[in-house]
Amino acid sequence: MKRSIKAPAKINLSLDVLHKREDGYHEVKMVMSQVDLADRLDLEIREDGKITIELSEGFLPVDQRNLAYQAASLLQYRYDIKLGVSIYIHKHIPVAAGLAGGSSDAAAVLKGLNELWEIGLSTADIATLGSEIGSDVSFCVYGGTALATGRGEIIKPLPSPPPCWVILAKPPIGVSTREIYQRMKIEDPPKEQASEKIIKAIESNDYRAICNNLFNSLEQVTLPLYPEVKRIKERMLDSGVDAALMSGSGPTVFGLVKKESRLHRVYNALRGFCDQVYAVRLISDKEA
Ligand SMILES: C[C@](O)(CO)[C@H](O)COP(=O)(O)OP(=O)(O)OC[C@H]1O[C@@H](n2ccc(N)nc2=O)[C@H](O)[C@@H]1O
Ligand SMILES: Nc1ncnc2c1ncn2[C@@H]1O[C@H](COP(=O)(O)OP(=O)(O)OP(=O)(O)O)[C@@H](O)[C@H]1O
Repeated sequence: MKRSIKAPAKINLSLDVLHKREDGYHEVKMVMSQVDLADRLDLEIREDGKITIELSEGFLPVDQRNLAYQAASLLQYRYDIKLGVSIYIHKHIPVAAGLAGGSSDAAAVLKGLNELWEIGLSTADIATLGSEIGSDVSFCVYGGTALATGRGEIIKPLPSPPPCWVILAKPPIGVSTREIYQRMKIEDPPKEQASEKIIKAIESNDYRAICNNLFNSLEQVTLPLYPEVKRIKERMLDSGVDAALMSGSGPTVFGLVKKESRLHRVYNALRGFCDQVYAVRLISDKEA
């Protein structure tokens, strides 16, 4: 039996880092939305109990270090499954980019195998299991748009933001999420939370207010450390996007654009500056 499943990338419309916890993680509050740039995973049941991974491209590990492998292995172990799976990953999301590509692959494997191996878990069960693999996996299990709290694993689904274009630009560097969090200095007292404003803007379907309130605490670490990220953000703002922000721990910067007529100008301005540029849409249940 086979299953083909999409694993979309995410962007952070807000990312408030609240404080550092006893367990070393940071307490966060963030609004995330999926975009229609996605990996595709083909899953096929194996009778021999093995887990194998093949990749369309790139230099990712295909063993226990791959988050898709970890997802299959965790399900197998936790539910005493004797079946195996062959996983083929068509990789389209840039790696270590702040777009949760690996987390989304893991979420897709958990959801796909829950069906193929007939385990019968609810979405909430799958998300809880996913949080053992990484903080972003729970959000990727729910998908759409959501508020994430705790270390990122407590998910409250939100309505879709108003539809718009999203320009993604990734400089040719990878960023370590762990390093960025380690270098984070927490302001005392914390700033007013951007996430609350973004939630309000989404709930009132106010595109302008979303643009005005985009905020990511981790920019204060990544931008000075990697000036190329700062330059891309400046370039994006100059090119005429409605608003721009770094996603996650970076280095990808995204810009929101409402008017399709402006999209080509923005895209071309960035293509002359950086190789990896994508024009995608927010995954939205609202009409364009
Ligand atoms: C930057 C974001 O992508 C924003 O969505 C997430 O907060 C990070 O999610 P992720 O990549 O799934 O993160 P994990 O794989 O769980 O953690 C990687 C490392 O980042 C740090 N980390 C992560 C999440 C968090 N709330 N606090 C942290 O301090 C920890 O040092 C951890 O060892
Ligand atoms: N299937 C996978 N796809 C991408 N990266 C993977 C995968 N499996 C393991 N990894 C490893 O995970 C690390 C982070 O990759 P990923 O692309 O998910 O980063 P990210 O976009 O910064 O994620 P996040 O936004 O959740 O921090 C990389 O170092 C990569 O080697």
